[in-house]
Amino acid sequence: MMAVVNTKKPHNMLGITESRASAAMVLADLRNGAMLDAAFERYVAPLDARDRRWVQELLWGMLRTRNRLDAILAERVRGGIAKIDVDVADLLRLGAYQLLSMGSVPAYAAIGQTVELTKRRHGIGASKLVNAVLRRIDRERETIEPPVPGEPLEALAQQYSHPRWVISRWVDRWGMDATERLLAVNNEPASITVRPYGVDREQLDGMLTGAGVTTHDVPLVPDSIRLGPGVALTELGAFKQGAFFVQDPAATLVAKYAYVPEGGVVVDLCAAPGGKALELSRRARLVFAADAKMARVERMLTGFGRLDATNLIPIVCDARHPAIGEADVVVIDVPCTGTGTFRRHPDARWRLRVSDFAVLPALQREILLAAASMVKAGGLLVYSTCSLELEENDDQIESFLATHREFTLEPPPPGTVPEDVLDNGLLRVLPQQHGTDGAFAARLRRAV
Ligand SMILES: C[S@@+](CC[C@H](N)C(=O)[O-])C[C@H]1O[C@@H](n2cnc3c(N)ncnc32)[C@H](O)[C@@H]1O
Repeated sequence: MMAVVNTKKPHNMLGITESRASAAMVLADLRNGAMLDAAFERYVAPLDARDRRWVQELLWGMLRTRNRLDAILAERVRGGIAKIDVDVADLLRLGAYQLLSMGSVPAYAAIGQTVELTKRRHGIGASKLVNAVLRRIDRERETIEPPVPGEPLEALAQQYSHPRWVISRWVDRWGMDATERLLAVNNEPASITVRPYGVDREQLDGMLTGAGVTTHDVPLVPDSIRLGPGVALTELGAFKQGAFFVQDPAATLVAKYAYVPEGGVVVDLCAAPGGKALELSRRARLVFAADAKMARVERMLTGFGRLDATNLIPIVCDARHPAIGEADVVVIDVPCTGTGTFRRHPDARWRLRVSDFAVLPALQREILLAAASMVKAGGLLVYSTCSLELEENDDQIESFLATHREFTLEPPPPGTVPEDVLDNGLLRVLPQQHGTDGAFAARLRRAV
């Protein structure tokens, strides 16, 4: 049966929920360049756990289906969605997503609250437009599917809500089928995988299942544990006791692939929020965990404190000019486009610009050259990204090795990581193949 809109309810009786108001503020911050996680923390963290989950479902879901929503809205906004104020367009997307994809939200609330929110942010004129468009969507929900574009890449862009130009790059590289698998994986909710710390895997599994958490094996990283859905992580006793930290298998594989010498001293020049540094600290005697951003170093310090980790030293330092002497092992998990982590960060696909494929590789190269100059004779340099793009991965390593003959690619001993994630000595983890985040790494040895 179709949902009925309660048109009798006077608008001034309808208080706008804080959840919806904060979702709108998060989107305004995203348009100004903020990251989704940071904006979410700013506006949504003060809400209670249930509301936080609700706003997360709304924002993550809307961003993962934005192109489809826009196609639906385009047919119902006179003059097209590009013609209206960008904030009003986002409010329409939020309202449409609630109406079409959030079964728990009654239509009258999705419409009435979005209209009120629009009135508050933009006045009565804009709110009338939003009211008319959302009511029409509600009336036409049975026949709402927008026509599929004839051009194949446009069709994928609409179906999976990714920018067409990004899809086009991936199709050139992997073909249609693998690209479609990647697009589908990017729209699946990412599961949470944890790493035991100070306890072994079985002990942690016992603590988690004892607290009612469903746990699963992680085939690529057998000493990790994947958690079932809906876990309030920070409420768990095992979290408060510092018995685990969260890390996707792809990131763990980078640290395992690095295979730092037992008892060695490691400098991790792009360390925050610190997951890989922690993983490296299992084999290393000491890890200097450096990052250029003070706020991120502080966050890393808090994380290490919760775990009571004692062999890591957080420092603030710019990797382009590291004020640290020579080291046996230097790890650089450089800033990148993060195209391997789109399922975790549904805002990232919309933030990506063609120019990023010039700007970020230039920064990565600068960091790579500075890091290389720190590596002692016979030492190791480990370069990694969470990007899938050649410009940030293979191209960087090829051009570096061509000009630095003293370095050679040296994969870790056989069995350190599954064969399946090795590609001619490089580490390559692909979401469409491995079902995890994407990652790339190169382990380079400096001649004695
Ligand atoms: C991909 S993240 C690192 C993730 C981290 N290795 C982990 O596993 O948790 C890249 C980091 O590089 C830092 N960064 C960016 N530019 C930098 C620079 N010039 N020097 C040092 N760190 C930098 C960013 O602040 C960010 O924390």
